[in-house]
Amino acid sequence: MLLGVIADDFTGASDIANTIAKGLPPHGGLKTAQFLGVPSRPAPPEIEAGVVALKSRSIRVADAVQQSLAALDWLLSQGCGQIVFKYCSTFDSTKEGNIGPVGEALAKALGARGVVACPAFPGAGRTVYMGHLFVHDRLLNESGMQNHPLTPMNDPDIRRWLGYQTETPVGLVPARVVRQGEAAIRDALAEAEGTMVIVDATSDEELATIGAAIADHKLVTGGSGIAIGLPANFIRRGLAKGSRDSSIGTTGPEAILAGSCSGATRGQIDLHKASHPTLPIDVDKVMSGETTADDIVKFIQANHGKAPLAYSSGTPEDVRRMQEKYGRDEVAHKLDGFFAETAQKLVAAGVTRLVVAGGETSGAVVSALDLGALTIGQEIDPGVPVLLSHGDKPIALALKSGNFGAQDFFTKALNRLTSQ
Ligand SMILES: Nc1ncnc2c1ncn2[C@@H]1O[C@H](COP(=O)(O)OP(=O)(O)OP(=O)(O)O)[C@@H](O)[C@H]1O
Ligand SMILES: O=C(O)[C@@H](O)C(=O)CO
Repeated sequence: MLLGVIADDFTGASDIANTIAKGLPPHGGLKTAQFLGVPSRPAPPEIEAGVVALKSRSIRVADAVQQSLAALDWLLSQGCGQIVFKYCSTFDSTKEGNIGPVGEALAKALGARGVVACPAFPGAGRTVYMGHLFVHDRLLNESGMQNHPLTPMNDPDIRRWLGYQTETPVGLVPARVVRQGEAAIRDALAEAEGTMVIVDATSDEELATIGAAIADHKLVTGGSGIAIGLPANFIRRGLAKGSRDSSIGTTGPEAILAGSCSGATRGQIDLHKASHPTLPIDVDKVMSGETTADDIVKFIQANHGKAPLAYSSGTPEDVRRMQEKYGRDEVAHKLDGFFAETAQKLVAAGVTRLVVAGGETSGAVVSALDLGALTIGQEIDPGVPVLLSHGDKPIALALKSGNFGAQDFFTKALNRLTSQ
């Protein structure tokens, strides 16, 4: 493998796997696989880029650092010469971490400094200007992310926010320098003080230029957008051939599970509800044990062929109420376990096409399914590809980040998961 990625959640992993597999014209992307956790075996020899999906975004700092370093060791042992640390395009983190401590630990292990930190993903409306993060036309702290259940984002100045998390000062390469081109970016990064450097980016073109400027950087960090220009570096140098299998999928019973409480997911649920069977999951009843995974499986089985959706997703007020009543981590832990058990039972009952909304929720589901490496197929909506497991009974998956996807995402995803 040439390019290795350490992703701090599972939907984020498929987001960046999609970007790397797609690449940019005329070069295209790299042959990419997504691994669920740190693999215990070598990667298949034809794989050019490997994405290790961790669930390290909202865990203790020390655990996130330790898991990320283990992923780094495996990727280096597979021959990767460049490593990307992928975090959320909305910079999901607390004042303690985990972006800063993981970024600095990886940099130390690789002997890297002047490391790019750029969460921009213009295709999904995330841009960085003067070190401030925008979601479409709103600053991060007015975008809805201030209500996130686990990592409420109340400061749009990500240079300052990252500074709370790091031991060394955080630099900035402003838009003015980025627009001067490759050489100016390279020089600014080389001269930057400290380990991590926020780099402004407001378009895919700028990200492609930044990608070319950091071709020789051992460590890169950011959202999926920071990888836009990376495949071309390997293909241009004759190190990779590229290609993406755009026709993968499978047939069979389907299910949609949503644990994301984002505005985008709630809008998608509302549209889906209008013409499909949907089951709201009562969080109180999950906490008390009155609602079980079997209840969800029964509902899904009774509605096969009709795109059934079960969701816990609630409004910010609903989430606040549950967190005040039971504690934030208790609710998250219980719901993660509930979705994981539901998914296991669904697959055991024959489900082969599964759509999951929410990064934490997807992480819980996919870890429980123990699927091994996943092949990356066509893009469903920006940042969300078709994923296919290997083996006798392949499972096709769409793992949707909370804020991603068009309103009709759920039906579109089930159609794309179907083999052509
Ligand atoms: N009704 C609810 N009340 C309280 N917490 C909830 C409720 N429904 C889901 N949750 C919790 O909210 C969190 C949602 O996180 P998740 O990462 O799945 O979605 P997201 O944050 O929208 O997606 P992403 O991380 O991809 O942006 C999970 O920890 C889940 O357990
Ligand atoms: O970068 C993003 O926004 C997503 O890939 C993600 O990580 C959300 O969980």
